[in-house]
Amino acid sequence: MNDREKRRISIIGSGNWGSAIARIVGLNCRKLDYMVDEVKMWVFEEVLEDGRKLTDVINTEHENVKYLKGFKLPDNVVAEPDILKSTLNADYLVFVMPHQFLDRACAPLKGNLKPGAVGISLIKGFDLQPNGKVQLISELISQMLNIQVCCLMGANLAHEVASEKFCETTVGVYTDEQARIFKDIFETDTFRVSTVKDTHTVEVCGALKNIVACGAGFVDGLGYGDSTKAAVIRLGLIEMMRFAEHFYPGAKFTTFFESCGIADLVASCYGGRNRKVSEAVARTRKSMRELEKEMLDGQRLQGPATAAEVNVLLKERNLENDFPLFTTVHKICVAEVSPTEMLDCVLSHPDARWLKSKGFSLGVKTNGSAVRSDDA
Ligand SMILES: NC(=O)C1=CN([C@@H]2O[C@H](COP(=O)(O)OP(=O)(O)OC[C@H]3O[C@@H](n4cnc5c(N)ncnc54)[C@H](O)[C@@H]3O)[C@@H](O)[C@H]2O)C=CC1
Ligand SMILES: O=C(CO)COP(=O)(O)O
Repeated sequence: MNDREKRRISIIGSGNWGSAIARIVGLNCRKLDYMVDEVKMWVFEEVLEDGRKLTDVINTEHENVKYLKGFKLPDNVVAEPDILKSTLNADYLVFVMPHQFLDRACAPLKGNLKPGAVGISLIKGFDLQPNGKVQLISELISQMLNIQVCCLMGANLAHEVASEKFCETTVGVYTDEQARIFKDIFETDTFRVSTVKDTHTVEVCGALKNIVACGAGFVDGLGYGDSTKAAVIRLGLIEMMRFAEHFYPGAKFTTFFESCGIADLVASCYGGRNRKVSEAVARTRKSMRELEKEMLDGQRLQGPATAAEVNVLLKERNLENDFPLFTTVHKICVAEVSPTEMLDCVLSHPDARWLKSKGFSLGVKTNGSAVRSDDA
């Protein structure tokens, strides 16, 4: 195959996760005979403390020294500050940036993509339009750029993926062809890709788990133990499932047991940035934004913004009381209530009613009798 017949992929974003995934995509594109070796990566240009441009540093040292220090990028990954140049002739577009910036950053791409291009979003969060409409990030990209958009979400802490510690991930697709291509492009021996045709649920899981991770951080910061955090995780998972059922009818129960569901929730509630900064909020009572700036050196949290977006939706439908954990996390993030409210929320959470109404059993039933006294 000559280069003109081969397909091209571009990465739009170059933060902590963007850089970790660029390593994988770069290495895989070199091996795949139907892909062009070169992978352009759009970089939001910035000047480092020593006066050098980040794109120059990436293209000479092959390392994103600001957002993924200590990990070399393959030299076929080329940093490009012009978003139009970075996506020229791309057949596949990987969207990976904090969701707060997406709208503005991608505006120049409108009407300027290769016909038939397919996107894949690695972005966790929702989009809140000025008119109050809340939508999935893949829907925003799809409407803005008129392309089909898949998603990749999972228990994938960027530094662990970059360190080649084993991870699983879930790719939500619409077609068998997309499943095959994205598995080729993203899978490695230490990064296992599963594909499902339940794209919206995959994305909803990825967005919502960041709210729960903030809740986990608050109870950590209040000095509670792993068992309390496990309660937050359990209740959070139930709210995630109820949210998907309510707002995305047809969501498959099994998708919550893919990496994008329970696994990402657990990984984030133990190892993620949302948890870490939220813990500091509960300990110091400084604001979320202040601590984000102090602790993350330009990396951005998605949990507080997602909690605010979800709250708009819940308020509008008068559902705040049905999602007490999401609601409490939002109120703590905006300093409307104290982090101590997190524990009150856990203590008074009405979760079991919903599980029972679905016919799910919390205990193992043998010979028709329940092992849990409240499971009658
Ligand atoms: N970091 C992680 O471990 C993981 C992150 N994700 C998700 O991936 C998405 C991207 O996260 P990261 O790559 O970690 O980003 P990040 O948290 O490292 O954010 C920094 C990035 O934002 C860019 N940026 C700053 N100001 C900007 C502006 N005005 N316009 C456009 N870009 C700007 C910076 O240039 C940098 O590339 C998020 O939705 C996150 O939830 C998903 C899995 C793992
Ligand atoms: O999404 C993540 C892991 O899959 C990373 O979570 P944080 O943004 O909280 O670090």
